[in-house]
Amino acid sequence: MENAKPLLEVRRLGVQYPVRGRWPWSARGRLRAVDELNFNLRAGETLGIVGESGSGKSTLARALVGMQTVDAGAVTFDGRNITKLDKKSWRPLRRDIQIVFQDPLASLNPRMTVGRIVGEPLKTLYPEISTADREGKVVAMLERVGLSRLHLNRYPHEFSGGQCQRIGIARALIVQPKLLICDEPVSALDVSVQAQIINLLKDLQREYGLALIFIAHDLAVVRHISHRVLVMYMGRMMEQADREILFASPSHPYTKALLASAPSTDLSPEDQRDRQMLEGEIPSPTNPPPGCVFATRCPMADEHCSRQAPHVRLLANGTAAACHYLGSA
Ligand SMILES: Nc1ncnc2c1ncn2[C@@H]1O[C@H](COP(=O)(O)OP(=O)(O)OP(=O)(O)O)[C@@H](O)[C@H]1O
Repeated sequence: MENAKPLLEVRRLGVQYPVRGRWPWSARGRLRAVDELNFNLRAGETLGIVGESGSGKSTLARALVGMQTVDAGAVTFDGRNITKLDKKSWRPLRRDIQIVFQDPLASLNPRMTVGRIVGEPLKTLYPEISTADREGKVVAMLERVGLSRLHLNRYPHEFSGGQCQRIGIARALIVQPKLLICDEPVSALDVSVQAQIINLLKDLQREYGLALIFIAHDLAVVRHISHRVLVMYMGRMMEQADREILFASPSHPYTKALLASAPSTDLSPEDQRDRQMLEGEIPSPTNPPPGCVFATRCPMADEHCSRQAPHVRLLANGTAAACHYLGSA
């Protein structure tokens, strides 16, 4: 896996929203929801994406599946530039890139039976498959996610949240995509159900060799499923590291504070002692700080940080981090 060419390459990605309205607004009336973001993803790999609310995680997810216009940078999938495709060109790509959303019930059409919901992507994207074969595949997929043919003719409202998310996963995976993007797939579910869905996703990933982007604000969940983790703040990448390294010895002051603020993560004894909780408010995204975007809340920040945005640097342990006070490898 180490030497394989990335399935997904994201380079200097930028997504902006127009901001209408009142003072204060940024110079061009644009909110930079995702800014200068870089990462790679390989087949079979899971990249967890974490960050506080408003850090740009969902915007990134939507941009990667063509639901949000990209303003800058490039997205390459399987060697093909997919940055600015129109709707029609996106269609065949839906065989390869699928998304699962946060609210399981809301993301399923209430007027369709489960059989139709799960079969629909196959019908649209693989019209050559016969009705009988399609039905067979739908039943097999339902069984794979822990449901059965007895559920085929039922409607979404007849299911629990966890079951609805299983249906959402079945609908996404029935076309056998290469990349699955999960945007907060378990945050609406009870904790016990969360674990079942996470384990299901891990099993399916192994089975199908899926690349997974897993977005969540719950660090314990991300820790459980990810190989690598990307930490975002105000649209920017703060740190990107292997899962073990990130949770055992985070580098960026933002990551340290994020971990220290999370009740469910177990830090090393030294890090427990130095616990530096996240304090202060996130600055207005329409009027971000001029230098490092984290400077206004960072315990290490000085004048330089407030003036100049740091570049992302590669550290000796392989972590990439954007902080003036973290050295190069
Ligand atoms: N349609 C939109 N129009 C204008 N601004 C938006 C829009 N959608 C999101 N934003 C803003 O873009 C920024 C990033 O939002 P986004 O939802 O991507 O963050 P997030 O990390 O997914 O947050 P959450 O965890 O709360 O879902 C936020 O400042 C948000 O207010």
